[in-house]
Amino acid sequence: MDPVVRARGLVKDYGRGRAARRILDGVDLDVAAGELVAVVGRSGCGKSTLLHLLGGLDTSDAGTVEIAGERLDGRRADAVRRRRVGFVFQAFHLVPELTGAENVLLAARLPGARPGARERARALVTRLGLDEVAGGLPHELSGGEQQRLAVARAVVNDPAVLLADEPTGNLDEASGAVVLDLLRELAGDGRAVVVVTHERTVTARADRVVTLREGRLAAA
Ligand SMILES: Nc1ncnc2c1ncn2[C@@H]1O[C@H](COP(=O)(O)OP(=O)(O)OP(=O)(O)O)[C@@H](O)[C@H]1O
Repeated sequence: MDPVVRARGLVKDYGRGRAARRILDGVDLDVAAGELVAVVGRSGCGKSTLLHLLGGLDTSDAGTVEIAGERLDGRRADAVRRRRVGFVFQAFHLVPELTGAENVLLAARLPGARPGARERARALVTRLGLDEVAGGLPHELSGGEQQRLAVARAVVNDPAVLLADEPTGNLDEASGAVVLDLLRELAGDGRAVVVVTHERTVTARADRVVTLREGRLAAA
């Protein structure tokens, strides 16, 4: 089966001239539907940079990313990203003025939202056990509740790919386990899930662990 995420020869440089640093130096990665891949590596090695390239939040200096067979560059990049990719960040990034439920619904209102997104948003809030708290503002919710809402928001449009950057990094063990269960479940639904992490509890539950070292990926 063709991979959902297919990255080839990704190169990323930061800075110019003498200050230029090559962070990614030819990264290849395939992630299949249903697979949860953990990306590890020392601090500053470029894990977040890689995740941003895989999700089209940043552009590479060379190489290509395909999501479900569509190139993630050029004119259609935004449309492909909105339709195909969900993102979860360590710091949740919920909109502080909106309630939890409104944050999840927000993604259902953006241009390119998939049919049924509103219903999916409501169903996700219930499935995640958040009905009681979803009326609160983010600052009134626990970290674990906020992150579950952030994951719900990321999958409201039923993306083929879910990218998570240290999603359990700000959570205690119990809340982290709930979020990890959720990511596993979402991979089980046939998504490709890529998680950047430092945590053994996460790598232990990944289907595959890859290490980023000196700008390249290797099997851990
Ligand atoms: N916009 C930018 N401009 C210049 N340098 C950057 C930029 N973003 C990241 N870097 C540098 O690129 C390197 C890789 O950063 P990145 O955030 O991808 O690493 P990371 O592996 O995710 O780190 P950590 O595990 O600490 O979060 C770091 O040295 C960082 O300082």
